[in-house]
Amino acid sequence: MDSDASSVSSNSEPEHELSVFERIGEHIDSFSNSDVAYKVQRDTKLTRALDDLACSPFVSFQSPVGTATFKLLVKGEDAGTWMNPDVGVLQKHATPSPFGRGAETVLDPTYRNGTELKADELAFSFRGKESQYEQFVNRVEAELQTSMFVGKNVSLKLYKLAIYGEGGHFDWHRDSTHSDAHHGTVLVALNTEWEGGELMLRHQGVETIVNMHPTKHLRKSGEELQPVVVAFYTDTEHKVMPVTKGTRLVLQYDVEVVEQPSEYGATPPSYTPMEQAFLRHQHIESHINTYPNLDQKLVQAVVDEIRELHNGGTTVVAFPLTHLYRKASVKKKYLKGTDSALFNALENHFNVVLHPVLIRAIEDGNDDDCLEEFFAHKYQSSEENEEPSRAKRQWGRVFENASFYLPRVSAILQLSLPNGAHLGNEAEIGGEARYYGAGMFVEPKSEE
Ligand SMILES: O=C(O)CCC(=O)C(=O)O
Ligand SMILES: [Fe+2]
Repeated sequence: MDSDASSVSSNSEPEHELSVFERIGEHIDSFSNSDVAYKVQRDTKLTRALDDLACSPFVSFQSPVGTATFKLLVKGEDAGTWMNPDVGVLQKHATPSPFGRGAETVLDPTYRNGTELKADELAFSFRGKESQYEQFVNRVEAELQTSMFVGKNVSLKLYKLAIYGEGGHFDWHRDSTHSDAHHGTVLVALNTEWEGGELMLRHQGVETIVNMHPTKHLRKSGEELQPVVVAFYTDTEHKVMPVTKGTRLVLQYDVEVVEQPSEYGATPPSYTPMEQAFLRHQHIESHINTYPNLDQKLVQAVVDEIRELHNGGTTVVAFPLTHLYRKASVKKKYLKGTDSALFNALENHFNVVLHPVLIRAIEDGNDDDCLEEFFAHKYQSSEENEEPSRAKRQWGRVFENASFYLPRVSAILQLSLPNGAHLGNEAEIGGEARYYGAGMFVEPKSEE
């Protein structure tokens, strides 16, 4: 058994995956095939090829549009500008920020200490051209469509303004999603003086610190302060370190995936948008590996390995998606980053079906000599429109000609991290916003 199996828990007394399963299991409605599982394979050629595709889940860039003229109004009251905000006025109207813990929306300053203004309490009016704010939004959307959301059409929606005074912070969490189409968060810090309050992002065990202080930008009209735009997928764990001095003001936007632009037609081409992304991204700073991996050799390695497994008798080759999704968002049109790129590539060669999945660990043996075996189960789908699978049952419990290939780094295991249960802003109302792991189930094309 691969020793990485234990790395899903970071307690000093590691929590066993089985209890994790039971804890997650409490919230699960049902399995469609609870008695039939996929054997989990680890440390194989395919899992290594999938690991090679890993990339980081965020972009950060300087605002491409001047924002110096953007005014801030809170409940109709003048609160300065983006680059010179009136902290006192904003604080006067703000209310404490809650967050989701399990099924509850709670206030707990030891986990999150900050206040906020909701989008409907804010307005931006402009001294200059009215359209400049629209231009800012459009340009940020355009950047995202060539980086994190290649081949998709996205729309930015203001969600709130977060205010962190001295001692303000927010511990590790994933942002709660506000619709099935909501797949990213954009943050823009206004120009105040603050120290500490670093934004930390964690993906596949790697933590990154992002500097959100507005930076100087040289324009024709002279030097101008510009905000930094930070975007990440909603399922990316992140944290705001304690502010040690001053006040940190951050605008938060939801990124929604909307209908495809008509020029792409029904199905966007698999690779062209990514090549465009690569060209367009030459000018963006701090973006190394920030978009789906562009190396077609690595994608081809995955294709070749799947074909080899099919030829060897594994009719259904399954593996986890890199990202977590709402159950209703486990759909081609909502796939994020690497998941989207890989799906498009595999679809050219195979039949590919998506499905929410849960990994279960079964302990075998006593405490000193404990062996674990992993199994993957499909959750009941929100839409039972799956193509029929050719997987055959073995002893009625495990598919004999199907396997689930679990890479070393995989969000599906992160679900069991102790912090995984915390969501930004509010709990999952009715459970529909809960994050699920999911898998791609790849079979040879029917005519082959
Ligand atoms: O203020 C920030 O940088 C991020 C805040 C955050 O993560 C949240 O409110 O969900
Ligand atoms: Fe957040």
